Amino acid sequence: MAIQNAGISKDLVFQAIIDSFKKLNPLVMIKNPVMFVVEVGTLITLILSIKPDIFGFSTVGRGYNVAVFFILLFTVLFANFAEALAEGRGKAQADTLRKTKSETMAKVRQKDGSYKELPSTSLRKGDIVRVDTGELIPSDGEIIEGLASIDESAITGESAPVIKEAGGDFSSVTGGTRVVSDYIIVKIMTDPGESFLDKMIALVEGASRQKTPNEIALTTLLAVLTLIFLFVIMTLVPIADYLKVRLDVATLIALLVCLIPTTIGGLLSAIGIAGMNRVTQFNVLAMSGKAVEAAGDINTMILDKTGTITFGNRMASEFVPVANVSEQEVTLASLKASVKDETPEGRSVVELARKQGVDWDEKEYEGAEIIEFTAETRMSGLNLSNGTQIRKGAVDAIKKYIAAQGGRVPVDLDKKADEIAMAGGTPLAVAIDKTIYGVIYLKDTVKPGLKERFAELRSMGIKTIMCTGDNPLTAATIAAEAGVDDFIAEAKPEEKIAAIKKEQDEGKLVAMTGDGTNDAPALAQADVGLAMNSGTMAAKEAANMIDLDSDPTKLLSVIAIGKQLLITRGALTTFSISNDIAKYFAIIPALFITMIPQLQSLNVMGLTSPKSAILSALIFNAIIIPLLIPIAMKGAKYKAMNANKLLTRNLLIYGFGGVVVPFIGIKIIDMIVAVLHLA
Ligand SMILES: Nc1ncnc2c1ncn2[C@@H]1O[C@H](COP(=O)(O)OP(=O)(O)OP(=O)(O)O)[C@@H](O)[C@H]1O
Ligand SMILES: [K+]
Ligand SMILES: [Mg+2]
Repeated sequence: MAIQNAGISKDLVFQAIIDSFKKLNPLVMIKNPVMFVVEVGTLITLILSIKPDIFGFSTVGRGYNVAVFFILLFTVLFANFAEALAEGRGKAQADTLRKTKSETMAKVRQKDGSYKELPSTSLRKGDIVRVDTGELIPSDGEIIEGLASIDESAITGESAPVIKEAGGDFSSVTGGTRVVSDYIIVKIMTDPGESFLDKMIALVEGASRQKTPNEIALTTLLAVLTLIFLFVIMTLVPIADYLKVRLDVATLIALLVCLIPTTIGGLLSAIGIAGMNRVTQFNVLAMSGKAVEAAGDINTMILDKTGTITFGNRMASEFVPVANVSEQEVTLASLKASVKDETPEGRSVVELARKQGVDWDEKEYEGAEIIEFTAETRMSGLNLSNGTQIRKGAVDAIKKYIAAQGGRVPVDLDKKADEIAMAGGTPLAVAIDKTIYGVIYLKDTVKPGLKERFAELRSMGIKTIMCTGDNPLTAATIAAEAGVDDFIAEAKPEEKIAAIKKEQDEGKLVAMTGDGTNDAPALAQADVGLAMNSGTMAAKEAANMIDLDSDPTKLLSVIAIGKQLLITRGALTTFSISNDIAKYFAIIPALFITMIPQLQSLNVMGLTSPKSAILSALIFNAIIIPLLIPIAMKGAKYKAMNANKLLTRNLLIYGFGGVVVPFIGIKIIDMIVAVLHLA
């Protein structure tokens, strides 16, 4: 894989330590309100360490202030470290990609038709370049002429070359990949800095990472909690005064920091970044964290057939005549309908016909009007200069066309077409003027291993629907073979969108996977749009995720990561808040016990001294952050199970654990502090 799991190396840790200090910049810290408050507290205790009585007479002395200062500083640094470590992994991946993006030269077509060598950085949208065997493709584009095998390992990590050709759904090429045989003429589709590789680098580097709506909501909630606790702490001052308990500023700050949700505040962005990293490690590029989170809640998955469920290299395998047409005649008619069809299907027809010894004199189609295939008409062909109209296309489309011409449909057409469709193939009817000659059998293969994975989706409560432009019989056969729950046939692009909207209107979150230009609008409409890397530029532009391995079931992994991301965030928030409650019970009795002996009943922990209680709680509060980094990075344990069960389970583990763990932790730290006579 190109985007390797960079792991956690020594260099990475070292760099993250340096970055933790750089992130102390208050302008950076302010984005995380909880940790910003801790940083302000750190500064105040620094001042107190230098001048202990700056806020009036101090009972605690310099040593205590210095201790609080250092613990607070480490609290902030630990939080920064978590984020820096998560970011660092992405940076390491980006560096690997940058090596791929070496300076290349491009042969750019000039106005006079000649080619001139120019640096690839000067390429603009619309430029035409020629790429020969052994050369790197200088930027992203569509092949407009030729066919070549291309080594895409720099991007996908897959070493077997792929065939790319003009026309159809396999015409897009990516900058940084290499032509290994033949040559191609490519129309550049992106301006500098906007290429796939540029985007990929920005993505894994986290440069374009934006907080998701979920994250923003949680950050706001944490900020509000912080404000509330700030208020609570301030009200302690008059209470303490009344009780004649002297509360030093350092103690108040320590108490505040213990109570505000620093654990989740410190780990929140690391959780998000790590989630995105995990997606990338599955060779999926996610354009937004929002899409990954949405994947965690998907109810319905819509897939297109050709190129997504099947490999999509539909090849003509047989010419089947109808009525009293001979095999020779149908073959010639098919060839005539395809000589100018630049789609892979069209070219495979020409190839097969010629292999069977049938050819057509080029003079006969000089000056003909080319009728290109569209997903709307589902037909293609030629209008010859002598008025002859040649067509091939989806059987129902040709039948309608013939009826409009006043022709008759041969009685055995449906039977012949259905035989092909029931075998999972795509039948294309061929007609010249008013006569239907027969059907072309286009063969395609279902990608292996889909059935098991769709079953897995079903067990998670996710419905799979195949949505295809192909006829109902072929669709039914392929749907059964792949094991999807439902299918929609003869779907034009707008019907693919309608299918998604219908589910969305029922309040469902919809994922769509597709590869073709006819899938692009639907990919954009879906909550999660996953494009196959083998697909067209249009599809990849419209999607918010791209699977570099072109495996439609990869969505399963993304769904798991999305769910895990949401669960991890929820679990650590629960842990963080219940933790803070435990700390409250450790500190408050210790503070007031001398004045209110009745508090003894609350003093379940029996800590050595008030000072030791506060320092121990504060130390625990700091070290819990690095201790939880592994969970933040790897994600909380996730098993495919009912959402409610999962919630109950996590509340038990993280809520209960969050209360118990600090009691034990603080007690142990207090014992160590006492033994070392630190307080
Ligand atoms: N080159 C072509 N010339 C004529 N007809 C074609 C050609 N290619 C495909 N067709 C017909 O048009 C139909 C619709 O094609 P379209 O690309 O919209 O969908 P599809 O590729 O079959 O399915 P999916 O939407 O699952 O990818 C095909 O099922 C086929 O019958
Ligand atoms: K805290
Ligand atoms: Mg398709």
